[in-house]
Amino acid sequence: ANLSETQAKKKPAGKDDGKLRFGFIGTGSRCQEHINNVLAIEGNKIVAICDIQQGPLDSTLKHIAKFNVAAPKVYTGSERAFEQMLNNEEFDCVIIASPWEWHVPMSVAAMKAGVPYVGVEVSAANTLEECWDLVNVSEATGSHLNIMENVCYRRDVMAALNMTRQGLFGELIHARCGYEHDLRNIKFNDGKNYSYIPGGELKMGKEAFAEAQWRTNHSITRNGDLYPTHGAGPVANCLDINRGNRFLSLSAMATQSRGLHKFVVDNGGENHPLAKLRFNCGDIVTSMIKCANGQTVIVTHDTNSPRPYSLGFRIQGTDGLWMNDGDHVYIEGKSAKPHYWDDSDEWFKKYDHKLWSSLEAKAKEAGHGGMDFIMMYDFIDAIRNKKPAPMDCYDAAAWSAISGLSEMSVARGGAVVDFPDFTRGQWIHRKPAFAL
Ligand SMILES: NC(=O)c1ccc[n+]([C@@H]2O[C@H](COP(=O)([O-])OP(=O)(O)OC[C@H]3O[C@@H](n4cnc5c(N)ncnc54)[C@H](O)[C@@H]3O)[C@@H](O)[C@H]2O)c1
Repeated sequence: ANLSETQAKKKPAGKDDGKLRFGFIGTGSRCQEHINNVLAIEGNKIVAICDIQQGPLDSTLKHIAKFNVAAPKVYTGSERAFEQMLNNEEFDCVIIASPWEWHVPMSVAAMKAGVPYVGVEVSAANTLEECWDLVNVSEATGSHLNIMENVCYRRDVMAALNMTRQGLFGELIHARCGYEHDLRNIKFNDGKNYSYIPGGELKMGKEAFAEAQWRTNHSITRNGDLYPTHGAGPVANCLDINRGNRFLSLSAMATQSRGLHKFVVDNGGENHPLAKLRFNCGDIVTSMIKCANGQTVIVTHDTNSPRPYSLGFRIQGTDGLWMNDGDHVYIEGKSAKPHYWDDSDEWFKKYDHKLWSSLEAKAKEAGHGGMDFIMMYDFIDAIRNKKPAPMDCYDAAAWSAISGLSEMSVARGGAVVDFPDFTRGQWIHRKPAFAL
């Protein structure tokens, strides 16, 4: 059945009041942030939500009630309850904020059920097969798949994109990025609190709470860059990946795995049951990517060691560069003094992206630095005006593929692996479109 036939078979979602109808699958803390922004923007309503655990459902219902809007229908009871929700209800958009292993099955089911816009949290996919599933199903159904990569909307990142597009850095030659975030106290907790409280019980898996239930397990079974898109998305936008340029090949290496075991022993003692676990994922995984237009990109994954947070951006061209760590910008001939850094703030104020200068007040109200609001605003603008998703299935696939490819390369000692061309040659003709 084609898209309109599938939609026509469905029960209508109540009186048509002109509001966009949203559904949510996975109702943890990330979902609640999305709900804040969906309801902060006029003209939206939440039709249904789905989760397998009563705790997150109750807390999300309570959260929605604070906005004085009708309570959504709740789907629960099995791991596949989302299929019932997708078959019974009519949506303009479904947002998926579930554990990584569920992103693709849920996105595929939503697209096949005829949902015209599907937003999926990051990383969108774990394996190359899953990346292809997103592309193939989006192409076959005509549903727009939007990867919800909020860092693409960070204010400094958007200013740097603006500077790139205006040619301040010259021709880009190199970029760096990553996810350098000490997550040890998120990967373990006491089953009640989101973060580990020193001296408290140390749990992971079913007995733990929120991300510790599922995220930690990926570090046991896999060895690669588990979470590449916060870095790769913004860099890909600067490099016009899938739109005149593409990722060609990748080589990755991983360090030994120490941080998670040490955290268990430091907090639970050598005899703690979790101290017997063997973690497979290297503490620091470094991938180098070669682009069709010549550039190299270094992507770092570093989440098991003590360190302050950074996404480590560096966007470098023939005329200058932005370096996120230290908040540095240097542009030859334009910076205050040759060979000395300028403060990036001075440049970013001048090259502030128009989405930020026009939405600043509303974004600030919404909290979380505002980038989540700007992302939702841009996505909803696309849905309302029936435009392509701001970050589409090809973006989702190319950015997320770093996970699967880095695993393959690490397993082969850094061997170079080919990057699939998820656009099947269309990258040559496709034009940049993100946040123009
Ligand atoms: N972009 C960002 O800045 C950002 C920040 C946090 C989390 N995330 C991403 O968002 C996603 C969710 O993260 P979170 O922190 O909310 O995690 P969480 O563990 O708090 O929430 C996930 C929810 O999904 C539910 N779930 C699991 N299996 C399900 C199934 N089969 N059907 C329905 N529901 C199911 C769980 O019960 C849980 O309530 C992850 O992919 C994470 O990486 C992104």
